[in-house]
Amino acid sequence: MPRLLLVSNRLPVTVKVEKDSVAVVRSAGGLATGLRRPHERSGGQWIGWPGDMSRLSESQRTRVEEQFAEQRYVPIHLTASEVSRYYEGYSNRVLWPLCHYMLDRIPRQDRDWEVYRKVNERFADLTAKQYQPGDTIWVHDYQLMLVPGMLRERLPEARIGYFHHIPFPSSEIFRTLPRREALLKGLLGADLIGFHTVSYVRHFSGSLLRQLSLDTDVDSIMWQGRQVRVGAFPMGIDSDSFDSLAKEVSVLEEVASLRRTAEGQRILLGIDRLDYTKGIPRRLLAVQRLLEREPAWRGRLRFIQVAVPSRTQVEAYATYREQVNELVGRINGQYGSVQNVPVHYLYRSFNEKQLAGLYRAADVMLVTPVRDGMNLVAKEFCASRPDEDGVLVLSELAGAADELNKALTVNPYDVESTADAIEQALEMGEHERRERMRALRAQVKAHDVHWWVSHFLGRLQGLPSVSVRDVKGGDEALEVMKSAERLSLMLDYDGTLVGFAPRPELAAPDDALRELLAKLVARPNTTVSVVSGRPKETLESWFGTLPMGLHAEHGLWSRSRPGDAWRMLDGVTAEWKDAARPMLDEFAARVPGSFVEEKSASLAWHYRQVDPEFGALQSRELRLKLAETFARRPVDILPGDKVVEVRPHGVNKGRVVDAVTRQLSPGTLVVAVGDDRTDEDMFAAMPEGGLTIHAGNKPSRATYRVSGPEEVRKLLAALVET
Ligand SMILES: O=P(O)(O)OC[C@H]1O[C@H](O[C@H]2O[C@H](CO)[C@@H](O)[C@H](O)[C@H]2O)[C@H](O)[C@@H](O)[C@@H]1O
Ligand SMILES: O=c1ccn([C@@H]2O[C@H](COP(=O)(O)OP(=O)(O)O)[C@@H](O)[C@H]2O)c(=O)[nH]1
Ligand SMILES: [Mg+2]
Repeated sequence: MPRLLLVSNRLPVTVKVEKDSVAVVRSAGGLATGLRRPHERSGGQWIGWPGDMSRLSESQRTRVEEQFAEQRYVPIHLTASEVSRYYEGYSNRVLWPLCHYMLDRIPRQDRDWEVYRKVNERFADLTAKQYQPGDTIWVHDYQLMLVPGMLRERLPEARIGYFHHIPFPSSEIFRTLPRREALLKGLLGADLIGFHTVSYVRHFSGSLLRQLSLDTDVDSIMWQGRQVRVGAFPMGIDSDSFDSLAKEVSVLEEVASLRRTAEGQRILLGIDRLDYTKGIPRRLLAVQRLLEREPAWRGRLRFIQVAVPSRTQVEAYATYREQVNELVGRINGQYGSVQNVPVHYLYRSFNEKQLAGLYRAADVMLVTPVRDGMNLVAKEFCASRPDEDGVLVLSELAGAADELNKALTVNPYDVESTADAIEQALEMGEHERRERMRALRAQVKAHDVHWWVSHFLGRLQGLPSVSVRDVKGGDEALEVMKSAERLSLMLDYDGTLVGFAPRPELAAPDDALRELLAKLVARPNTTVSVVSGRPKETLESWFGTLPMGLHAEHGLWSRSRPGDAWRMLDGVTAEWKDAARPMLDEFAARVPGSFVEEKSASLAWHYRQVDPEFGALQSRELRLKLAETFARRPVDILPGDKVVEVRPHGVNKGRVVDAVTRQLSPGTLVVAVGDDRTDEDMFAAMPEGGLTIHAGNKPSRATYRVSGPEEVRKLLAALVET
């Protein structure tokens, strides 16, 4: 097993100072439990924040640090201001509400970003310092979204995983964040990015497309010459441990005592951190509504709500607490009696054993967050029911709902139907309860936290190793080109020599490009060809006077020198065009912002100005339709950069390579530069020893990669300088 470097905001232990004594307390919770064993077995390090150690005496600190070293914990100490700005500020005032769809809660001023970035940098530095070749790094959660990217800069060949424990919101939400690009790029430093559900994966891919124009191919994204994988890895709990706790004699005694005090009543249970995502007020309202509309239940329900104090320094949590207090008071005031109150509200935390007792005593468990990445409480409840009884009412907006489909699912915003579901749960017959609970338990047991860890790490460690050496950059290409005796350059136009513009006619060459090309053709022993999908009229008007080869419509038309006539490839038919045009026109009419470009023997449907996610969807649809309709016709359908091209079969840029190289003297280095799918034909047709450069971030067979037109121009400029 490779060494694991675990990186999380908190270490799995916290230093607690009470008067004169210091305790290092093990954190409960799924993450700490699940990762403890792999951490021990792999002999690696765990990097994280141990809590505030500033009040420790010299000798106390030494002792604690010795303990850490023994357990291979690497503490990262945060100052009070870092805690308030990195943790409470950016992480919990910005990213937390954002990922939970609560834009109103985000402060208007973006004050804490810089500190968030700096603390992320400290985590990355410390991790890089611990790193040994062959290690696997696993970074956790939204407090550290920049760390994978920062690590990639420091350790280009490391194997890096990242897991996002909270929801990843729809791209419509994520786009509102001023730092959206930086955060996405931060995550893309990883080799594998994990989420709890497929919806979060989809949302993340949507944001990559919208914000960075990156396409996700099933589960992989090309980024800076590397393949980044994404996937859904629903987190589990230590189900065996809850199962055995729930069978312990002392726990069963506690259960019996709880039930005795609730004699004649049914127990409803809620267990949450006191967090505005947990839907506690609406849950209380649902219970209230049930009591209001069904007088028969009055006096017969005991709703135990545990609310664990959390993030108390963040104002929104204090306000929320008030709101919950008030509601509890109102309901108890209205439906309580001298003997009894319906809501037993406990603002404190319990240990796992106590929780197991509560879970096992409950008739109905209410897990109704208004958003939740996963929600482990729902799973712990099931694991704690070896008696196969108890009903789970579960919000459909919790990640857990994807797996726990035998729960009674509710829309937590719909108070009335939540009340219905509670009633249904209370009235459910024993047989149905048992059947549902059995299925829920099987699911929770089969996908426990150990499964989760090995599933994620198995995927990460099974990926082909990142051999960054295979991906060479512009500087390396330049060296090879400079040392060649003779050069033949084949240059694509859009996306390669110039960046994309909203419409084709707006991407005309600028003066700098003209100058550069003029110098290039004047370079000794150098020939240049522009190989483009553009119509010949366009190329002629832009470059007609330059002594270079021009190849239009992917090589259908060619012209060698200024003044030469344009020649068309033989045997090409475009009689299918009349049948294809109405289909493209229909899409242009239906998808606002898109349009059709007509060339002599091809058609292109452009969607650069369309909403990126909708555009991608419609382009797939169009390609499918075209493929179906023209299955037996001599037509190729090509996805380009925000364009679907329909062109005659047999015409492709590879043929230009053949034609050009046939005329070269031996020993000429052939170089092809391009950015999209149509340029891959050029790369595939290269003669032996040819040099291929991809401009951009798409999957490519090219040996060299540069980021885009700007770098292409820099490379060509360097070539003429020598
Ligand atoms: O082979 P290329 O030289 O790269 O040409 C490919 C297509 O380029 C043009 O469209 C692209 O560039 C436009 C201007 O920036 C942009 O508006 C459009 O979204 C891009 O797809 C051209 O219009 C097509 O005919 C070419 O096939
Ligand atoms: O008094 C409590 C209440 C909850 N928990 C634990 O806190 C975790 C809550 O995880 P969940 O995914 O439900 O919500 P989160 O707090 O991560 O949003 C669960 O493992 C609970 O067992 C706890 O240790 N003591
Ligand atoms: Mg191009």
